[in-house]
Amino acid sequence: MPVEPLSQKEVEDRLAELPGWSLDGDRLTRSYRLGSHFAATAMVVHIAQVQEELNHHSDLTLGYNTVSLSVHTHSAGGTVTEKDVELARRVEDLAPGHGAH
Ligand SMILES: C[C@H](O)[C@H](O)[C@H]1CNC2=NC(N)=NC(=O)C2=N1
Repeated sequence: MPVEPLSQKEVEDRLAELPGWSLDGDRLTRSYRLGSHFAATAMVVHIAQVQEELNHHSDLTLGYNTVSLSVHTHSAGGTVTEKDVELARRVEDLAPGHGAH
């Protein structure tokens, strides 16, 4: 998986296919709302499993019934790369199973 920084256009193109995700500074970000604190906590654990599998980690924030992610690629100088996009896609895939939106 290339760890070259994506161009502004490339980031915009990928965000077009990642509903709810946005670029905040140099990070991809998304917040999810869930039905309870336990549901949000369970989603955090699931995301952590995926992040370990990918060896790619976001800043994860657990709220009362929210899960927020903020991610960029440290080894690419804190820029957005395909690794960040892959993580975002994987989280989008698992979110519905947690009732997250
Ligand atoms: C040694 C380990 O493979 C690296 O530190 C991994 C871990 N998780 C990571 N996560 C993110 N977001 N960026 C990285 O460059 C990164 N590198």
